[in-house]
Amino acid sequence: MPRTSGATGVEAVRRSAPGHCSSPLCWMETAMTSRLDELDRETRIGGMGRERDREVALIDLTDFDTRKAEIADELWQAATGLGLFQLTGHGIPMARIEEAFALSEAFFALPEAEKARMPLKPGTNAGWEFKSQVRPSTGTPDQKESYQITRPRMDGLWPDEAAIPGFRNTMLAFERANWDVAMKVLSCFALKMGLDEPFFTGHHDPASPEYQSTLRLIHYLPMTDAKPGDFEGWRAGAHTDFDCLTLLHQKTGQGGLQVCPGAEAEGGDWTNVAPVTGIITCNIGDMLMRWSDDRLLSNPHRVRMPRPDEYLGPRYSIPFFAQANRDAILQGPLGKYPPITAADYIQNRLAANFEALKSR
Ligand SMILES: O=C(O)CCC(=O)C(=O)O
Ligand SMILES: [Fe+2]
Repeated sequence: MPRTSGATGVEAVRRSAPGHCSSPLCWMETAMTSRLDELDRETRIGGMGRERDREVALIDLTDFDTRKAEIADELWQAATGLGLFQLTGHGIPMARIEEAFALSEAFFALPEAEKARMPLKPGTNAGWEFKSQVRPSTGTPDQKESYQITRPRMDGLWPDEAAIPGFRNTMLAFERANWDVAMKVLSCFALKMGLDEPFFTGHHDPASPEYQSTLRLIHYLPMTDAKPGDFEGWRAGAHTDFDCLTLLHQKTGQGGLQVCPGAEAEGGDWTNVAPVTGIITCNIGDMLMRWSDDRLLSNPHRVRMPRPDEYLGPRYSIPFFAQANRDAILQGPLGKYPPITAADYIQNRLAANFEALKSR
């Protein structure tokens, strides 16, 4: 399996840019230190916009091995359009999803002092944070708390087994189950892009110390005793994801997720994405958009606040972010973007979102 990608892409860019440093490291440094296009885009998509119905594709993965070509066509069509689609027949049993949600609720119900023993440290994507994510689009903190599980970085960051029996093992198994589904979907994209089918799987190798995919538990705060001003702002401000592919578990009745095609997001029409327990909502992330030379679309999405006449309780969601291993070099065959390692790419994006944590 390939350990790094884009070597030919690096060569192509070096050759096409006379006068620049010829070392790939030098090129990557340039990409790392110059401001990412994605960050500029995020600063322009924070407006309220309007709502508009669009079809969200529902794709059935049943009999994946025998139906792969047909499924790959459906995935490709959705991923090059709205950039967001939903999956059934993905093989994660409903009971496992409900169990993960129950344990997530138990985690967030722990006393604050307990959770504070497992803090998200800047740049690590592991641990607990409370209202510290400020999206470049809005400049205001998301109204949520979250706990990130990035397997190689969890030392000291698990709750006591006695406090939530089974939490650690269940979450690790759930993370792996999501990885399996993500790799199936990514193998279809590899097929359509003319790459080896296991190309992306090799770059998300869980056995590598460079692994950096993340399972995130999210608790959006309930609107208890809310005053009119509390309905302003965002549960999660508009953004694109940093990863290759996101698999999002939502709960029936706990809505608010909206997506907008990238080209329209700067004043745009946002589409509600139905929350149904058991159906996985997927979106393309910026890493894969780069890796596909912008063919697969990482589109802006957000979670709006409830309106006063809607369900005002908490919202729980669980995204799994398939983030290429740290040593992967992100660059598509056309070399549309300069090469950058997945480690530098994620660091750059985390720094822009969790500035507040640095000063604590
Ligand atoms: O909670 C949701 O529905 C979306 C979360 C999300 O977009 C994210 O964490 O990147
Ligand atoms: Fe997201």
